[in-house]
Amino acid sequence: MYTPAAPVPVTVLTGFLGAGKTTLLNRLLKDPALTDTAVIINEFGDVAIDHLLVEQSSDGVIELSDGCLCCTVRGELVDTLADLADRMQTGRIQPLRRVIVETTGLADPVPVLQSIMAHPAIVAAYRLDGVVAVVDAVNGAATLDRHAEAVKQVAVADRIVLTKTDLADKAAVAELRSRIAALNPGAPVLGPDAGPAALLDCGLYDPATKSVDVARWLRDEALHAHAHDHHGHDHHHDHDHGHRHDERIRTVSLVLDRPLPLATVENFLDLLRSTHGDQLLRMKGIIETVENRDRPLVIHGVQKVLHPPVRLERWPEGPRGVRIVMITLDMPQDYVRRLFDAFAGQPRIDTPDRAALEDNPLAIAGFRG
Ligand SMILES: Nc1nc2c(ncn2[C@@H]2O[C@H](COP(=O)(O)OP(=O)(O)OP(=O)(O)O)[C@@H](O)[C@H]2O)c(=O)[nH]1
Repeated sequence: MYTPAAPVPVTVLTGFLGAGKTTLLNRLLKDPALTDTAVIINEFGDVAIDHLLVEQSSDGVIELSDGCLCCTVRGELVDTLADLADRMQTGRIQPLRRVIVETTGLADPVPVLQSIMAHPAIVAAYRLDGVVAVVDAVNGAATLDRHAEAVKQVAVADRIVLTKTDLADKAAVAELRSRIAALNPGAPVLGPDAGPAALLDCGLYDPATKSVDVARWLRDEALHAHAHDHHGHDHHHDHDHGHRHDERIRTVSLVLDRPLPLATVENFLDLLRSTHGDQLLRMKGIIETVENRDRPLVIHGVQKVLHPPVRLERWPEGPRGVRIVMITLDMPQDYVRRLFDAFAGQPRIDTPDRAALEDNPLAIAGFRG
């Protein structure tokens, strides 16, 4: 195992679905302080999109493809970090100044921290520098009410970045700040413009300075890891994940290998939002539209909010067409896929055709901008 003169600092970037992690990362990566930084992205869902949205040369972005939140991700993360250390040692890559691990929005960050702090293959070459948790000022309070993972993300953080304060009510922001302070009194709460100086170099991660609960989670995690080793499971077995996955949450990946008319996309999203907005935790997509095939449309939705879509200047490498990932809560199984199929003109036998579904007078603000 490669042991550099000084272990490479690892920053874990966490935060609930759509909170603004990738946006923050893109801004940070433009700063000279982040040259020679490797970015590891943990994807949720089986269609890779996140890495396309990180505006860095693809060389520096490593994607962990499987969104299993428990042992698979941990195994892959460890393998990836060990492989990077090996490549530094053999001179195949320049020494890294830093690694940033962006967790999926649904992830309980504790297993990730546990791996970085405790895995023998990792501790020699890396040190956990800190955990940055992004909290969305619009949805943050509701998210903390509903999702234990979000509470953990805030509780384990060294720095908290409050995003979307431009969209939120001042009183609600103040209330959210005090809630965050109660969960994690030690972590500074910064605004969406926080730079590398404020966010990085937090010092060696020390669970002892966190709340009592955090120390307990980390201890529980050590027991969990031990139990796995003891039983000799591999990373792809199908054991009971119920303690970690929320069974009510599903990922739906929609893929089409041809462009769609903008109006079709708009009507599909609008109908979905107006009928099942509450159940739509997160939506993200890159779309080839008939009207402008060279400039992909990127859509982001977070709970009820659909952000004004943006057009990228050009396509990233890889296939075109339509790729949308949705993370849903309590959504009837297959509903989203059937609706999409109907709009995309490939209805199943018992699905109404698109003409009927498109009879929808609502319009999404900013969609045609
Ligand atoms: N108005 C406003 N929008 C923001 C801010 N930060 C992020 N957004 C928008 O929020 C949406 C989601 O941002 P992302 O950076 O993709 O969020 P994420 O946390 O990486 O999302 P996941 O990877 O799905 O968990 C995008 O449309 C961003 O442009 C902010 O401070 N203000």
